[in-house]
Amino acid sequence: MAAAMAHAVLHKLLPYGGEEAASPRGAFVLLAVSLMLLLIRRFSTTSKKDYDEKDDERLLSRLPSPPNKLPVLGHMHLMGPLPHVSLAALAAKNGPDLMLLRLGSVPTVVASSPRAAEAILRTHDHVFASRPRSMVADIILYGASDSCYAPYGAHFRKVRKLVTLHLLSSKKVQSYRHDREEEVAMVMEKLDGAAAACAVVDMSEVLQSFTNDLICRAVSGKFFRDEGRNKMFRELIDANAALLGGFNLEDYFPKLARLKPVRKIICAKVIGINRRWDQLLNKLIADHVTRLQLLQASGTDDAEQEEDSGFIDVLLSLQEEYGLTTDHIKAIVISMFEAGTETSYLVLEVAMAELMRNPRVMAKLQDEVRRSVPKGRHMVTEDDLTNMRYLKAVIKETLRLHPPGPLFIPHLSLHDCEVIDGYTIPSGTRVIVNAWAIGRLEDLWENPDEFLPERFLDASHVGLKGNDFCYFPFGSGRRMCPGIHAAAATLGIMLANLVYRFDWELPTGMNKEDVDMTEVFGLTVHLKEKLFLVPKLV
Ligand code: HEM
Repeated sequence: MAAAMAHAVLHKLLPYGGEEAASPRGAFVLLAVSLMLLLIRRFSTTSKKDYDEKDDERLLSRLPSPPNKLPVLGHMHLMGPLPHVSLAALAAKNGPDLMLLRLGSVPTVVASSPRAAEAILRTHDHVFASRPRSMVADIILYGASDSCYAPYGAHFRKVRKLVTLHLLSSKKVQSYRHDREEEVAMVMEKLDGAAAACAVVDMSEVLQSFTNDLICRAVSGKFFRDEGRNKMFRELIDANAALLGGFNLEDYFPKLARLKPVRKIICAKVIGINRRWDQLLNKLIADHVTRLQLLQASGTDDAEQEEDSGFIDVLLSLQEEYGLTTDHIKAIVISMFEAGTETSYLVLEVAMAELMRNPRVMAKLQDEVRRSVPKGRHMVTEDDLTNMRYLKAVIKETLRLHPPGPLFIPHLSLHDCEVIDGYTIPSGTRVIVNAWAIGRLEDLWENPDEFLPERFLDASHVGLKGNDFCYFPFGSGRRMCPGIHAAAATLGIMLANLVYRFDWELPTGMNKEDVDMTEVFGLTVHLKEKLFLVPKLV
């Protein structure tokens, strides 16, 4: 098993797969695995001279922890392909509130209950508001100077303020309302064509393009729409997700990853991706500066300028006030792309999959949406959504069962902190909140594995805003998702229109039981198989 894990490491580092064990390449892999294990052992068993480290170890060793820890790998061999599921099962047996895992040489504390999550994200939020340092994020996000991966401190607070006040506030999200409606209308038009031709539609593709186009428009404004560039952004977002969410040696064996030759291998690919982002964003920012200058020279007033302004214009206009470098602007834009595209697309895709598996829920939702829209109207508008209680419940239930980031982004403690039951988490510890596990706890949810939106009709106090630690799909506290308003608006308007305009069928020969809900873990969790559906005009 140790060799298997080391092979996984190599699999990430070397440019070929693992099927070739019998070939000369396979022999090389085996040799490399052995060397790797030796190196890993050498660097993970370095004696601890530092007293602080001993103190930390003493505090950590009091936390409940699963048995069967291996030398070097720690508990890594207990992780299956879906870590959030493995962690939930381990927590149920070994630490339902808090549990310590040794992932390689890195101690990681996992919170898997509402009271543990509340301790981390609310009571001691100020202590756990940082992020672990990541070599990949440092390169891709210009020294992790964005708002997702920045360590807690003055720069983070400044960027967070800018993002929440000027890019993603509820007022700003409202101002993009017509853009959203226009983008939805374009998708509906495509689907009209498919419905007329009785064609099978790749919904995964349709929904991913939609969220990608929407975020491109939010970032650079309608004026800069360019299909080719949007596609390039999508490729780069996928590349980032693979790098940030993949198995990264440095997350588990940081000392080893700091070795120059190892570091060089890890960084090579990341630097390549960063260069592509850099070229694309430099050009886009330069275009925006030129356009702004032209508008100013032509005497266009501020209101007119603002009408078609995207995130880049806003960031440029605030550059001086917030003391931002161009690299900071690029980092913020990249994290908006990354955080904004995948999450919303995955939720829409999985919501449609659940609706196809649950025709009763689909019929009830269609009934609500169709009753709420005045007769003869072609599309649902955002005004129509206000009273759609069942639609909101469907979205909440989708996020409970399928949070796109089931383990959130790891937090890091800034000081030693006594959290619950006398357990103290030392400074500098990586902390994971398993929101997926909490969403499926039998003590909290009746029939937790079933898709039952009704449970949220009776519990309308359970919202999206992270006030209740039984349910907090956007997190809570200082690192809570700032995109909550944008996400809620996007999910609502798209889902409502999909079920309003069309009846949906599965491709010939498929039954509802055949909709494959198998997931794949990464930066976000997505369905393994694409979702193909047939739209029928109502
Ligand atoms: C259904 C859609 C979405 C869900 C479920 C979601 C959920 C989350 C969660 C759970 C976190 C991490 C909280 C933590 O680490 O404690 C997060 C962080 C973040 N999200 Fe979202 N998100 C969504 C959409 C968006 C959108 C549309 C944007 C922006 C356009 C966005 C921007 C961010 C940013 C910038 C962070 C990092 C915040 C920080 O570290 O301070 N998210 N999101």
